[in-house]
Amino acid sequence: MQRLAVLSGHLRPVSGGEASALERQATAAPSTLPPGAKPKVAVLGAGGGIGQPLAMLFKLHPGIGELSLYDVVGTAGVAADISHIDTSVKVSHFTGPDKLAGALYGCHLVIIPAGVPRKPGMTRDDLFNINAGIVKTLCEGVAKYCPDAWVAIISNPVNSTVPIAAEVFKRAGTFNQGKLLGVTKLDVCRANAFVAEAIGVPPEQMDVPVVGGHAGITILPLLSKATPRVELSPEKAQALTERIQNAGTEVVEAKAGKGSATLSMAYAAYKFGESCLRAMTGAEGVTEYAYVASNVTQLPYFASKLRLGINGVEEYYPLGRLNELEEKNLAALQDELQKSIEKGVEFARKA
Ligand SMILES: NC(=O)C1=CN([C@@H]2O[C@H](COP(=O)(O)OP(=O)(O)OC[C@H]3O[C@@H](n4cnc5c(N)ncnc54)[C@H](O)[C@@H]3O)[C@@H](O)[C@H]2O)C=CC1
Ligand SMILES: O=C([O-])CC(=O)C(=O)O
Repeated sequence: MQRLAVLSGHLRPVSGGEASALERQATAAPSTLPPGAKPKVAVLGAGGGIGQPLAMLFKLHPGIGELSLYDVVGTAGVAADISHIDTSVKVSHFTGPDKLAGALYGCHLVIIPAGVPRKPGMTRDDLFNINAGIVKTLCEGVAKYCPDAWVAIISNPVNSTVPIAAEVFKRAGTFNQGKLLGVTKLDVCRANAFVAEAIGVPPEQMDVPVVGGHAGITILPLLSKATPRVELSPEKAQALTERIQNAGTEVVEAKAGKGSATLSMAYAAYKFGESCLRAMTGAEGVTEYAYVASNVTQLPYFASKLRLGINGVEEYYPLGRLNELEEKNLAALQDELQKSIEKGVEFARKA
């Protein structure tokens, strides 16, 4: 088919212009993977601090068929650059809203780091006014052009942008609870790194559950459930918890006005994307932490341990028994997380 030949069959980066005739007629392509086929992955916000290194990491992934780079600026340069890496992943690039259809057509996994990052003194919620609209518009495109795709949202405030995406998909009739995932993997990476450092084990061996949300006190590491087992006084556990909760701010302050975590976030998004790709191509026993629509607590969205399968989340693990400190911190996050969820839902319903 001509459309597929151009959008998916090229051997070099195609420009949005080349695809534009097709985009005018683009409708949703079936995004169920035939056995043995390699997924198409889109990065929306590919010109940015996270998008660029994430695009490079995906270009190295042998399981990806096509990598579609979308942004409102700068995708041609990123695509030209990474397309010189001698791996088989095809790279295509699309710039500007009228090219969104081409970027999304036939995608199996859409990762969204589009939007503005924090500067020192800001909270993630301070990004809401700009990023809420960006995520909403991009998800409207997903609903139209690749409604079956898995969608991983990085753009902050994640506690609100995931509910916004869900409302967009519900309105479009394409909502699939198991395929909409807020990326909280960086919190898990940080918890592993900090706890490993504190107890003197290699970070690669550390496994610290982090649940809740992705902002300040809503980030809840469950240190009592770490493996290997960690013996910490309540004071030390609280100090480590606070470091994990404030880790994003630590980077924002160190970058002193030049943005927030980009390289560690690209790594975390790559590892998370890798898990999604493994699960959607049939691997069993894939587990990840992500912020999703959930019944694990009374909050309608919550990050927790999930088992991923071919159709998205297949199992939501219960939190299990928490210690006194974790119970206290879980109680403390409820109000803020609930308000952030409501803010997102209200925005999407009004807009
Ligand atoms: N979930 C998490 O753990 C983390 C989330 N973040 C969030 O990720 C987002 C991106 O951060 P950075 O890459 O550092 O920012 P950045 O400013 O370097 O890049 C953002 C990119 O988004 C693009 N963009 C803006 N509007 C767009 C639109 N309508 N459509 C497509 N692309 C658009 C920009 O042109 C830019 O290239 C921020 O909201 C940040 O807070 C950052 C780190 C960790
Ligand atoms: O702190 C920020 O603004 C970016 C972010 O979400 C993180 O690094 O965890």
